[in-house]
Amino acid sequence: MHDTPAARLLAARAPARPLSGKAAVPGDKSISHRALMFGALAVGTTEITGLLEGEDVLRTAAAMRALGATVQNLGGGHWRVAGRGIGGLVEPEDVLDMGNSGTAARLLCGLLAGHKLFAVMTGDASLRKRPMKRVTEPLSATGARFATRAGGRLPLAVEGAADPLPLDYRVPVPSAQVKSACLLAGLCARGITRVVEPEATRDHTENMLRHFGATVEVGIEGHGRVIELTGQPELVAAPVVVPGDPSSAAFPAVAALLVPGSEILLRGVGMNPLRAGLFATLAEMGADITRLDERIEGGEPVADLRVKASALRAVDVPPERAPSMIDEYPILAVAAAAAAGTTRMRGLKELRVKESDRLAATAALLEANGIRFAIEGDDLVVHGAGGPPPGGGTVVTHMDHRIAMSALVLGLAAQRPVTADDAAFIETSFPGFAALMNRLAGGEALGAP
Ligand SMILES: O=C(O)C1=C[C@@H](OP(=O)(O)O)[C@@H](O)[C@H](O)C1
Ligand SMILES: C=C(OP(=O)(O)O)C(=O)O
Repeated sequence: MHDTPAARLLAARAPARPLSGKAAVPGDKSISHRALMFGALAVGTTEITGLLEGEDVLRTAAAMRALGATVQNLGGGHWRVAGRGIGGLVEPEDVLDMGNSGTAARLLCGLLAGHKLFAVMTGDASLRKRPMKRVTEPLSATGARFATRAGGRLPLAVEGAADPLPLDYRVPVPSAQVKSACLLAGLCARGITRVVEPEATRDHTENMLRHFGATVEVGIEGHGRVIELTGQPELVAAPVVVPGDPSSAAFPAVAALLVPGSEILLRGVGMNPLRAGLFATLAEMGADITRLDERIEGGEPVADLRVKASALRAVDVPPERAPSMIDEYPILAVAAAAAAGTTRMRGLKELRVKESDRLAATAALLEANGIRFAIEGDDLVVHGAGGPPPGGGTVVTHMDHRIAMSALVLGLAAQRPVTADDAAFIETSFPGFAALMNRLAGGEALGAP
């Protein structure tokens, strides 16, 4: 249990030459979790290609096995899942350990709520701090019973509903995880499950529901969506092609923007508009990023991104853009640190409940590296250097992969090397990150301090 990887110090320094070359980033994490879950709920055999083989997704694979699905790793990102049909999951014999993954834990709560079984779920020290009430509370209206540690934290126990009721729920925070948990429970319920989100969040669950044969109606309501799912469909196995993760592509992309003379090509990056907020923001900052060969793959828009080093200028990022780039603020803060002028990122409240308090962790990253900033309410304000930021700091990553990768990208662009106190958690979302960055840098830019 909690086999937390040993902490690993990793440092980055400005590479001897510009970043260049072509690379594919790992598969999309959100889509990978969902592909395994839908595969387990479908009748038949689902073939998945391009699955992210990061720690978070491997936890979902293990949980689906524990719930009775047959999950095979055929190598090279090709996985096969033989599903059990909706309502067909079996009681797990042991505790489900979701590691570092909020998505795995929260979506699984939805699945478990709709199945008549008993299960206990836990996670690592980071996940055990994160709020689960945001899912256990709405899911309790299905008839499922949850018991959690104080403050609605993991570990939790759930007794799923024998005959789950459909939910009619207005999600109070912009969260694709809460929306998805409600929809997954709705698969097992009779009648229409209705979820209203005041701000549109990533729609991979809705897309995949349709792809596997469920009936989903989506209406627009202001900035938000009204989603209606017809319960107890027969989900039929369907192949899933997982695109490259835009949230992972963000790191080499910002590195190439900031290291003078760089030009790289990132192949097959998912460009779902509800995920691409960072790229819209970087364009406003003057980034030279071109979308090449735009296409649809596996039902998701995909493009190759050509990224050239650019002199960035500060930007004001509106709060309504936050859901489409929620995981990208730490790396945007790094870009802002090198931009000319003062960047304001508005409405970042949800960053406080990620793998770390990402608002505080990003502020500490800036502080340790001589970058001027302020936190004003839920806004982060970064005073850019208009060139290479000072650097020279050691960043405390707090078990947060995105803080670690942001620190290392800063090191590639800064005047002095930057160290991440623990790069082990990068494995949750971006296996091979250091090797890929070193290949683009043409040498040991990332290595032991
Ligand atoms: O649904 C998903 O796959 C995700 C939703 C987001 O979380 P919230 O729903 O908590 O905003 C995001 O931060 C996370 O990395 C993945
Ligand atoms: C917030 C993230 O993931 P999760 O919520 O699944 O832990 C992330 O990957 O940045």
